[in-house]
Amino acid sequence: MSKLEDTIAAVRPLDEAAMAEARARQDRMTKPRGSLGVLEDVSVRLAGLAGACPPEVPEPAAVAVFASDHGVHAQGVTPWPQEVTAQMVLNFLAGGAVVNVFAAQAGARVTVVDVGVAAELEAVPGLLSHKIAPGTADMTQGPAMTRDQARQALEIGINVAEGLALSGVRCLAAGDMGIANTTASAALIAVFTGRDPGEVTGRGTGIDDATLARKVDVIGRALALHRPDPSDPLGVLAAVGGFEHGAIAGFILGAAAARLPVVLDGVITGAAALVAAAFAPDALGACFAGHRSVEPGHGATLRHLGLRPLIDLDLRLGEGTGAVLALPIVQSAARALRDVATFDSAGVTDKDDVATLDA
Ligand SMILES: O=C(O)c1ccc[n+]([C@@H]2O[C@H](COP(=O)([O-])O)[C@@H](O)[C@H]2O)c1
Ligand SMILES: Cc1cc2nc[nH]c2cc1C
Repeated sequence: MSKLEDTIAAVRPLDEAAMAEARARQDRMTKPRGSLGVLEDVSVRLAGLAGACPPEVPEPAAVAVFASDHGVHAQGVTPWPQEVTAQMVLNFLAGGAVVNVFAAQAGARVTVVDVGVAAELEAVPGLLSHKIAPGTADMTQGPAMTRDQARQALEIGINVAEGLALSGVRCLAAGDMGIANTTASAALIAVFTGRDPGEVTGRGTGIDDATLARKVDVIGRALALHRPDPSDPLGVLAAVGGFEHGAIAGFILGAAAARLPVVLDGVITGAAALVAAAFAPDALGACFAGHRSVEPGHGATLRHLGLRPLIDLDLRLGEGTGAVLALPIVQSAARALRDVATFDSAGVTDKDDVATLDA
């Protein structure tokens, strides 16, 4: 079997016994039952992923930013020139982007991966160079990539997740950089959620009404040309995806196979999670939605996947910024499950142990 098939086969459901133990422990912690809300669910899923209660606190963390360019840029779907992708890669490596600053605050490492940036970046120190091609092809003219390239992208992402796990990282976060990639994201989302392009296409970096109408039309034409079959995720990725979508989908599969949590970012990582879930639905057990992006396709994606965003701050940047902001929430959920005293250990009276007047 290939790396992709091996990894898919290694993705297993969450451990029900550990989750039951975590739910029971949450109910014995010195707080009213349910008062940690969504954090209780996060802690239960972390226990299920680790197969232990309490699980280790997931740290240290690392965010991997997958960068690539898009042939569909030629259709005028974004106001930004393609060279900004490469320029931002250099900015990530110099430590000057928003994701670097948020990662410093969260104590997370930043790894930058070139999976298909159009510009030459071979000799750049610190960059993981895995360029499949200098950008995808224009999805309105033919498939964005070959099936073989789609598989390469997935396997690069799996390898990056495995490498970070081997280096001792215990919590992964996913990020992206790619001018025009909200077009490919909306196309993937339309295919996997079955929604119309008009419902799931947004303004990306910021486009006017005329450009938005063209973007929706471009996606509609690409879908009419390829008629992608959602039960063939490799085919969908090849038809309308980006190299970074494939790599991020692989990164999610690699995290799930290694039973490490992976915190997702905005609409691009959400679209990639749809691809990953189409290969291995149980991979969603490892996924935590860091935030909800302003992009309409992202809300639709999270609802489709059944993932609840941990923060909702009108972000629409990408780079992994929303994922990194959510890292302390995921880590705090695990730490609370491990370190908060129980009613018994702290000698605090539980309301259920109080004798009632008529008892
Ligand atoms: O994460 C998001 O939800 C998000 C929403 C809008 C834009 N972006 C970022 O903006 C770039 C793509 O925007 P666009 O308009 O060129 O398709 C790409 O680098 C993304 O990381 C990201
Ligand atoms: C400047 C800039 C920074 C970004 N970071 C992620 N996507 C981006 C798009 C642009 C245009």
